[in-house]
Amino acid sequence: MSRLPRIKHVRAFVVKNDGTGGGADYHDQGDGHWIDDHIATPMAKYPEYRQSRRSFGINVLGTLVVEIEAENGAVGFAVTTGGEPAAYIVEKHLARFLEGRDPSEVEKIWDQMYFSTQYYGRKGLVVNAISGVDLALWDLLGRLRQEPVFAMLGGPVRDELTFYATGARPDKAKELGFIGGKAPLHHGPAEGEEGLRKNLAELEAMRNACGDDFWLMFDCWMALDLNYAVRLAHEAHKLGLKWIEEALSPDDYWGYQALKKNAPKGMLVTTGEHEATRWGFRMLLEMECCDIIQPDVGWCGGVTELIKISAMADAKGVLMIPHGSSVYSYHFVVTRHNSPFAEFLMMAPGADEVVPMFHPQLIGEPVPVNGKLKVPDTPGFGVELNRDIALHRPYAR
Ligand SMILES: C[C@H](O)[C@H](O)[C@@H](O)[C@@H](O)C(=O)O
Ligand SMILES: [Mg+2]
Repeated sequence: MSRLPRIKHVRAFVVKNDGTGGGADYHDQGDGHWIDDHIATPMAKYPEYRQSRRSFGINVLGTLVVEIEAENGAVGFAVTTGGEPAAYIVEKHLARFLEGRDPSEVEKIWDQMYFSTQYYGRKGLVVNAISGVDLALWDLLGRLRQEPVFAMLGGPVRDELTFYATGARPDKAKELGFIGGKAPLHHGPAEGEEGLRKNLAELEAMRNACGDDFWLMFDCWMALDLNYAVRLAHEAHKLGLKWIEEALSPDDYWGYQALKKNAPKGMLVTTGEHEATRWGFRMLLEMECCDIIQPDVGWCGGVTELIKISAMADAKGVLMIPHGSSVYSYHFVVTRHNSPFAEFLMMAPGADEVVPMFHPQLIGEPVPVNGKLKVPDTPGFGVELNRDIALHRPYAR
């Protein structure tokens, strides 16, 4: 048995965003932000939902903040996407597997959280809630042991992280020192050949602005069908597209298998951030759906699950490059050989300057400088919760 103080309280908060953006539900931005400007989605077949992802509710959940307090007063916390429904799951269901327990029992706690909710969870919101609790638990462990999370994961395999940037301005990403720029795809199949031409014209303009060697990628956010994705990949290959991301529905493992087989030689296929747990990623890996998996550590099951997911990918020679999730992925990426670079999401409205991804929620949130970042050697994930933000505990016990 460990000598650590027991867990005393688990608390779940939401952040009352006023729609002007910020926080772990990073799609919850105000008007004019690049991240909500005519981005292709599965809903774009409905013209009324084509211009703005907020129009169909991409920001409906909001941020979930999980706090875990130990008997000695130490508090670990984490933020992720989940809002009030996730707070309900944490307080009404998951907390019972932590309160009174030894915080070092991350495996047993994760197993009980997952299998007790399996009948209504398995992916999406419930695994977001489990992830938020798991991340807060790792943060608490780091504070109790006075160790950064990366030290508890086996230690760094490199001195610093190298980033590509996601945003509408890959040309600015190049100026800011990133190794590549991943742009949102703006037009889906519903906009026909004209939309496809517009996508390729945008890529050609980016290629002309960035030169031949700068990585350029398309993030297709589940918007395409297989035929469109294959055609786009082959045309974009002529412009040096490095990878085509999340072209299909996360459930279409067969489609991804076909896309990977029919993609141009030399182009990478990735499957995005909406898969969860070791079982979901096992399916992607065993069906040979992709060259890179991209779990979001705040959505896939947390650190405890990402250890398993990453090891499976490593064994198959597949890169594991987590979806942008600030410090929560940085502490993992720096410890893994099959995570040679990381994603940084440009949250400035014009995608033209580096600002903290989860601003204003995390005090001390580090950002890349010239596309690189040395993960701070501070306990837990190395950040503090900004207690000036409007926190609300809807299901206080
Ligand atoms: C830019 C994409 O549409 C998403 O908003 C982005 O969050 C995600 O897909 C990513 O890979 O960063
Ligand atoms: Mg993506």
